[in-house]
Amino acid sequence: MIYTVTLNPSVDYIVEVEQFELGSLNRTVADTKFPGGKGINVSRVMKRLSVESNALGFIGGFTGKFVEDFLNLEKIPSNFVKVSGDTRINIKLKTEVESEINGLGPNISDGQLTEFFEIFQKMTKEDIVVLAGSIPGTLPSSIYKEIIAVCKEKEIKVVADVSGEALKEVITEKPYLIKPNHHELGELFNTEIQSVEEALIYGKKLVEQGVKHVIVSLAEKGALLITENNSYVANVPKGKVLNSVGAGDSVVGGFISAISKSYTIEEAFKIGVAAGSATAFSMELCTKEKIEELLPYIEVNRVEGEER
Ligand SMILES: Nc1ncnc2c1ncn2[C@@H]1O[C@H](COP(=O)(O)OP(=O)(O)OP(=O)(O)O)[C@@H](O)[C@H]1O
Ligand SMILES: O=P(O)(O)OC[C@@]1(O)O[C@H](CO)[C@@H](O)[C@@H]1O
Repeated sequence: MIYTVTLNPSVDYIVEVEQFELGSLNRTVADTKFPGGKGINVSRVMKRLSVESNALGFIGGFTGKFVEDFLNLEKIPSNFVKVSGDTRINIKLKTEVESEINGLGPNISDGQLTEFFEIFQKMTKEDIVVLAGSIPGTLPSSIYKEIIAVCKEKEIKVVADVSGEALKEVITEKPYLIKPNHHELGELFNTEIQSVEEALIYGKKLVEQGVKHVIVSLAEKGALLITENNSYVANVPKGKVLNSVGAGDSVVGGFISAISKSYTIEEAFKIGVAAGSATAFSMELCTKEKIEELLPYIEVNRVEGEER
């Protein structure tokens, strides 16, 4: 089973406003609500590709119920630990540009954290754990390291889509896959990454440090997959970006889905990139049909002289 861990899920409130004015009453031209949080998005994308997963994390209140009900409707199994506060509401404002306001999230007690760790007891080495998203303020910043320690004991593969300090910590644990975007990769090395060539230099350093697969996404500039033996570059298809929320999560969901169906690493990378762009070009997360429509426009090439 693939388990996705979203420590801080959300209700994503997507609002479209024409000519947004700060300090004025603005009215929406359209608004929608979706369950959110990076791990949950990964689970939802995998479901669309017919790959089962179980969503884990902490939810609470009426917003938590919304998340759980929505996943139930989509037939995505979940095993959330219930907390007393409300799951956060993250605002995704669509005007001429996209802006986001992400909430803090509810308090999580020591008892609830223990309950969460108990879920890992029944996992086995055939399982995969996807850790995705920020750490709520009331949990220790070492939480991802602690989860990985439990997974290591059971030889469970770990995928991590996290950023900042959490990413630094996770890298030392040599996960199976990480997917930083080029800004997050640059942040790790105190530099700014502008191009695929620069991303390759820094992505390789992470593989040298023991990460098995590194996917670096560079939005419209393309994406890279770096493994111990090879590096691959993919272009992304052209299209109108409607909503980039969850595009990165879709890359992870697409890639893991394909790996779990025993596709080659190159094919899995292509499907991941197609899923990312399919989400960027949709108001909601990608559909299988949209992914299939984009696949012929994506080319994956091994980087010249890269066989190591
Ligand atoms: N302008 C674009 N055109 C085509 N595809 C895009 C565009 N922007 C994003 N994508 C797709 O989404 C993927 C992830 O985008 P990005 O590099 O912005 O990652 P991210 O910052 O993790 O995403 P997000 O935080 O928006 O979920 C890209 O690899 C690509 O497939
Ligand atoms: O605050 P975090 O955990 O870093 O990010 C949460 C979030 O912005 O990420 C997802 C998109 O990737 C959204 O569904 C969600 O609102």
